[in-house]
Amino acid sequence: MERMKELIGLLNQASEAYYQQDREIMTDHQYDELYDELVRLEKETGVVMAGSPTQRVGYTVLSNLVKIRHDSPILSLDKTKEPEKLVSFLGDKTGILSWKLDGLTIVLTYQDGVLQQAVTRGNGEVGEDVTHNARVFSNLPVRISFPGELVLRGEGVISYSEFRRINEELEEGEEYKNPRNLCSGTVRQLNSEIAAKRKVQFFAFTLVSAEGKELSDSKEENLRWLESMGFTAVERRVVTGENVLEALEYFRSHIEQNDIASDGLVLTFDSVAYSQSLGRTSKFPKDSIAFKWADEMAETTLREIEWNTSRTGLMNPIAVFDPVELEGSTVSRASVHNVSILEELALGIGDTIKVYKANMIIPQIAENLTRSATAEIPSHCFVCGGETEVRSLRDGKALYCTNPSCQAQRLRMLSHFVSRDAMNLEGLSEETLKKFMERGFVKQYPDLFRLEQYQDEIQELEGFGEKSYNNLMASVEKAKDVELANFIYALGINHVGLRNAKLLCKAFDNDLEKIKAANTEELTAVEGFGEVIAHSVYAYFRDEEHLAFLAEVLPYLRWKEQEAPAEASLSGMTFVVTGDLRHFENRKVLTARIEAMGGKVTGSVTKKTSFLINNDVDSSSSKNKKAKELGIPILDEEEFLRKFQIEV
Ligand SMILES: NC(=O)c1ccc[n+]([C@@H]2O[C@H](COP(=O)([O-])OP(=O)(O)OC[C@H]3O[C@@H](n4cnc5c(N)ncnc54)[C@H](O)[C@@H]3O)[C@@H](O)[C@H]2O)c1
Ligand SMILES: [Zn+2]
Repeated sequence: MERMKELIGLLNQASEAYYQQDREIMTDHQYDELYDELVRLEKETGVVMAGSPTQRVGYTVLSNLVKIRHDSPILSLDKTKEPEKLVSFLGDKTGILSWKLDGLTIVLTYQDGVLQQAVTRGNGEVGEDVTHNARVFSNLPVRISFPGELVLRGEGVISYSEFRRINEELEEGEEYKNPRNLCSGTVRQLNSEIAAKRKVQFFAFTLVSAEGKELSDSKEENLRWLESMGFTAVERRVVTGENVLEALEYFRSHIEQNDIASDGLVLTFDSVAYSQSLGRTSKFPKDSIAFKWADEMAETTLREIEWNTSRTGLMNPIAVFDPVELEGSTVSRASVHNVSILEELALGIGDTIKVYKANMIIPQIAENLTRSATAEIPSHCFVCGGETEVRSLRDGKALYCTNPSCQAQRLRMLSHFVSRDAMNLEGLSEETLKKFMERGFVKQYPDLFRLEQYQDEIQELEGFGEKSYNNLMASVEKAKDVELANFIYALGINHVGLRNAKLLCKAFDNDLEKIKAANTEELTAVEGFGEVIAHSVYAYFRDEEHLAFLAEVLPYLRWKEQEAPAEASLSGMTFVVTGDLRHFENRKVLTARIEAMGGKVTGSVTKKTSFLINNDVDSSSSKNKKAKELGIPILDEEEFLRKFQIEV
């Protein structure tokens, strides 16, 4: 009983934050575990306390928005993590399997072809009037052809990409943790200006009623009818017991590409009449069930806590751990969000932690099994070395760099990146970069290639008009054609000036992938490199932040061939040499010459061979035969010397 009371207290506190204040004081995973524990105890004891969250939906709404009572309550959904449960749930019936959208549930009423009212779910019985905000949803039809009263339910959502864009523009501490949070915080605003600026989308999942129209008994057909009138309905599959698991796999494999946040799937019977005949429990309708992904957990060791200083000076802790496989990909980092969560988890380097991907996407620490609590809060910022300070924010304690010129370091980095011997991006003076950084247009290298999203804002900047904007875009375009050596220099790797960058490129065939993959031994072997430089290059390409922005920048770039000095004119070509030589002392000497000019020499003729050098062009040697078969040109020594203007 004690534990039950404790759980009810904890869960209600979490729900209040979650539903009323758009905040989260625990992860969904933690919430669901505590909730399941409470359900178990209630079953075991046969006692259900007043105020138990198992007995009601959501949380009482408290806001300045107008309250509206729903005609029929909007319930929660019973949940399962067992794929087999979906098969048995369906039996021999047909169902619809769709994304369980993770946003804000809204009921829309249209009358005379126009949107008349939009109400949130609230506590299921009473919701809030958000009509003013729904009018600016990006994909809702403003006018529909159906004249009678039309009622439909769906989810208001903000996409991941829009979520990232909006967060970047928010002030310190005001950022939202996830798209659900953001959507709820946006749609529940009194003033619709904010919703108008943020792209909120609405996905319909239930047609409730359409005055005077004979509705189909098939929910799928009703959704199609809504689509034909201009509504967007949730992505779904019509399923039977036979293929529901296949459909489940389809959704599982598409989560990562889906820009809309989901927290599972929903399975419902297709027949309206059958659904209605089933009725409901106090909390759940019996015609539907939610499928939650079983969070795949992995145990690993915490190796490091990185503190990344953001534009605002906020330092975000990121846990770095031994790589583990989760839901088909390798994971080695997870955000810890803030100092409070770091302390709650009692983290320390070397601790054994359990990690999972929330909603199959975002890596998170579920639990710390060893709880050493030895992680230190850094006293200095890693960007500028300035002193740090812990401040209290809405979501808990957060660490800040107190140095107001912290971002000066980043500014220097970006200035170097665009400089002449680097990316040679003209028209971006330090002054301009600074303005761009202050306004959040540019944080990291990749942002320089997507400035066009701020076209309007940039043109409005003092001293910037349409013309300078166009010039800037032209320079950005030009800068995308770059030699690998200049790009490597631009990265600002310690000890790697332009000269060393060129040596690197030469040693690794101008191939960035090879440079990235090189170990310290191979790097130390580069002409002119010592251990210090080798280690610096090695470490640079092992840093996940670096790899992340490299992956973002590279698609923008087009490698320019190195403007080859005359003696490197064989670069990219592969030769095979056979038979006796007349002009060169022996094959070894010729090989060395070809390699000195940037070419490669191999032992056997393959598709990749560019030329076979053989003085006896007509011989029936196996190399000759092979070259003829593959259509590879055979040159004698003289032809070779003439063709490449080589003097012995
Ligand atoms: N982190 C926290 O502190 C905290 C607190 C409270 C609740 N929660 C989370 O919220 C969950 C409980 O949420 P709930 O009871 O609000 O809702 P639920 O998870 O029971 O979901 C039911 C709702 O999903 C919506 N929905 C979305 N897509 C749908 C679709 N395709 N078809 C039909 N319906 C669809 C419907 O509006 C329905 O009302 C918990 O499992 C927990 O994960 C977290
Ligand atoms: Zn700093």
